[in-house]
Amino acid sequence: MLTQVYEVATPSEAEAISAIGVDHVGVLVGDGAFPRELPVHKAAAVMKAIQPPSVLSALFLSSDVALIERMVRELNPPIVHLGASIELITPDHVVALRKSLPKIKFMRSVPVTGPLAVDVARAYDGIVDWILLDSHRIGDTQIGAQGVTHDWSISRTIVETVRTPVILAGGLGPDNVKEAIRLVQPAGVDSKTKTDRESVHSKDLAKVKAFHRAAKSG
Ligand SMILES: O=C(O)c1ccccc1NCC(=O)[C@H](O)[C@H](O)COP(=O)(O)O
Repeated sequence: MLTQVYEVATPSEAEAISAIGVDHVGVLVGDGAFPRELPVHKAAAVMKAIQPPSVLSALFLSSDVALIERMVRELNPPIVHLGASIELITPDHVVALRKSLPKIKFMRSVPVTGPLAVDVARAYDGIVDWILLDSHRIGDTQIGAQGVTHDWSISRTIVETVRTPVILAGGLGPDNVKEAIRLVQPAGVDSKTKTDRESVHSKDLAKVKAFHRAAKSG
C-alpha cells in the first residue's frame, strides 16, 4: 500500500515525513496564483531534503499547460500531479505533456462527485501512472483538499474498472484509512487535512505517522 501526504512546504517537514517512510511527499508548486504554491526554488529545496526511497510529488493546480511544462523542466520532479478540474485539463493535454516530458511520471486527480467519475477515470486509464480519486466541490477550478470523504462505492467501481493504479484521497486520516482500504482496495492512500496540525497548513508528524502505519498495516 503506497502512502502519499500533502501538503509539505518546508525542507524540515519533508525530511521528517520521508523518515517516517511516506512514499510520496506532496508539494504544491506554481506561480502563486493559488494560495501556498511554492516557486521552483523553494520546491527544489524541499525535494532535496527528501530521503530516498520517498519521492516528491509536485502538484500543479494550474491549468496553464505551458506554465506547468516550464516549471517541470526547471524542477525536474519524479512525479507531476495534475489537480486542475476536469474541464480545464483534458486527457489530450496530458498526452501532450507526457510526450514533451517523457521521463516524468504523471498522476491525475479525478473528482468523485457521482457515477460519471467512472467515465472520467476510464478516459485517463493507461494515460497516467496513477489516478487519484478525490472529493471535489463543484465549481472549484481545482480538485481536492476538502477534508471530506466521498462515495467510496464509486471509487471501488473505478478500482475494479481501470488497470492504472488508483490512489484514494479525500478526508482520509489515521481513524478511517484502514476502513477505506478495506472497502475500496486502492493501490495507495493520500491524506492532507486530517494529518495537518489543528486549523493550519503544516503537518502534524504524529498524525502522519499514525496514518502511514495504519495504511501499511491495513
Ligand atoms: O495540497 C494541497 O494544499 C491542495 C490544495 C488544493 C487542492 C488539492 C491539494 N492537495 C491534493 C491532494 O492530493 C490532497 O491530499 C487531497 O486533495 C486530499 O485532501 P484532504 O481531503 O484534505 O485529505
